[in-house]
Amino acid sequence: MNVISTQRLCKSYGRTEALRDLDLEVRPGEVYGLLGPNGAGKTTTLRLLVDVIRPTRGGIALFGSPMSPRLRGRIGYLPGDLVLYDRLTGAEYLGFCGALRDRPDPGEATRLAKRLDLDLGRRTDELSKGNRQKLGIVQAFAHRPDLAILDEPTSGLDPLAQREFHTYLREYVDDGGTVLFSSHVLSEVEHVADRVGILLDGRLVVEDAVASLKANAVRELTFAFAEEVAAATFSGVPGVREAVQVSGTEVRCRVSGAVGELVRTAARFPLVNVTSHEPDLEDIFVHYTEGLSDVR
Ligand SMILES: Nc1ncnc2c1ncn2[C@@H]1O[C@H](COP(=O)(O)OP(=O)(O)OP(=O)(O)O)[C@@H](O)[C@H]1O
Repeated sequence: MNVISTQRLCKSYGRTEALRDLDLEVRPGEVYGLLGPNGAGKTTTLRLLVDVIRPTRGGIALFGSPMSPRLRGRIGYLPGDLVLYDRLTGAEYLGFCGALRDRPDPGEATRLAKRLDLDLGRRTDELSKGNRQKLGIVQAFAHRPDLAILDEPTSGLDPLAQREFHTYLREYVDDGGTVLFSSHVLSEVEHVADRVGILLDGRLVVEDAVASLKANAVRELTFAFAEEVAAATFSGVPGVREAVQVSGTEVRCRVSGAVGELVRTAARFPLVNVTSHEPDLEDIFVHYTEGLSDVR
């Protein structure tokens, strides 16, 4: 049974179709990264799943059932627009959240706060943006949920805190948890997600394992030669989508999939240097959206 399953989920705000026919399945024990540019529908999806907003059409099942008060207790949620009570300290805020959930044991929260180097004794209005975010993360995991739904969880975190949080996520799923999180930073998703879905204009345009998503993405290779080589030499090479003459002796190629043929072709000339630009999220968007104009 899937932990999350949606059927043709739609959400409109007036004339804006924020989410269109989303069929999303998140399996037990996986970390699923929901990617997309600003306005793609990520926050809308997560808010629908935790029942903060209601769908225009379509269905949602969590652990095989529709949302209920009992189910709510099994879910941890980090909203994108976290609101804290400014007069409370971190510990008081977590105590308040724990009381709402009828889970007074602060053990997990204290341990996670320590790992993230968050001082729970400080009032929340004194906390920096990153430390407020850490408190939001701690709040989401404090009651040891079976499913964590996290909206841009590492936004504002420094690299050390990010790394610690990613390690924590892996331990959490190894322990039986399941995670759905949104992001628009591919490097983050690469580190932690097992599978990725890309939302564009409210549609899930691609869903794949991270490794295959990257392997199929468009990357850029720039070749510097000792003599003049025409970009046209590379135009017909398998995998090459575009070859651009940077200068007489330099050619930049955009290539998808395996780069072997391209490198072999370049090596027939007096090659001085090769630089490779690893695909980032934008490249992957380009790759998957080329020819998808009908869905945009
Ligand atoms: N309360 C609302 N009222 C009207 N339109 C909304 C509302 N919330 C979201 N939208 C619209 O729905 C679309 C999807 O927004 P959403 O916040 O889900 O995107 P997102 O992928 O989370 O973007 P971001 O990365 O910027 O947070 C956008 O066009 C947005 O303007």
